[in-house]
Amino acid sequence: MLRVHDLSVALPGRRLVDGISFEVDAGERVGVVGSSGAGKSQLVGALLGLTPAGLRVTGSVRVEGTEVVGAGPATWRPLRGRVTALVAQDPGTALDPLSRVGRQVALPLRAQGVPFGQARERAAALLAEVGLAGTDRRFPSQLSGGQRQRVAIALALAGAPRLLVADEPTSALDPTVQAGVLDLLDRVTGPDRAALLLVTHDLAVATRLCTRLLVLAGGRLVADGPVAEVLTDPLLADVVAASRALAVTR
Ligand SMILES: Nc1ncnc2c1ncn2[C@@H]1O[C@H](COP(=O)(O)OP(=O)(O)OP(=O)(O)O)[C@@H](O)[C@H]1O
Repeated sequence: MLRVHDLSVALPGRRLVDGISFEVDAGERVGVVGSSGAGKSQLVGALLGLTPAGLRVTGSVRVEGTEVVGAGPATWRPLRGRVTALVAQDPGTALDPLSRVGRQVALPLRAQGVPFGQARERAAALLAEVGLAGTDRRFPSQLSGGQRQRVAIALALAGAPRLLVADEPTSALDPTVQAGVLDLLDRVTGPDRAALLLVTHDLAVATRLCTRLLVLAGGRLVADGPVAEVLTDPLLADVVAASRALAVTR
């Protein structure tokens, strides 16, 4: 469902992502790991058409067959939310502080033409699915950080996307609520559900949810394989150790 070929993201004179190629199948759960500055966030930005101005993206990214490198809003409109959806590190970036969460989760459904009443019912059901039954009339400020991340996941799921991209979805959360959010991602992704591309500096998180790991170092893809193989590859010991060390210091 996702085909990435020779993808680069560059500043004049410097490549932040350097010639990366990989594929993600429907329902597959793939972790993207690597130390700080390895290029993980830039990779996600390029996959989702969110690269900041001033950086140049080259190569190819096909989302269910549609080329999105260089694509404009008309190409992204039918894809964003319905085929791809992003769960960011900080749920604050996804949520409007001035709008009740039920209304926010209903909005993408309304945008797809779902009638008001049905959209609100579906939003309430989505909130229940993420463990927040009965919270639809609350504002984000009336929820905890973990609950806000659950709302952000409900929002991402509203369009029934086939690829969920999660960029450090638990690293802004208290360790006590991280496990619950990971359980939730475990429930809503996988075979017969959405595929998951999970960016994390935390190998324990990646190995818990993913069957395959992509390892980035210096903007390059240095490994792509089943979790057990990648973690035991002696040639990757340094990058894996760097990722582990980072997880401990954060
Ligand atoms: N907008 C930008 N302009 C210029 N350089 C950037 C920009 N964003 C990131 N970089 C640089 O690109 C490289 C890759 O950054 P990126 O944020 O993708 O790393 P990362 O693997 O996500 O790191 P972290 O785990 O710390 O978030 C880094 O050297 C970073 O300094």
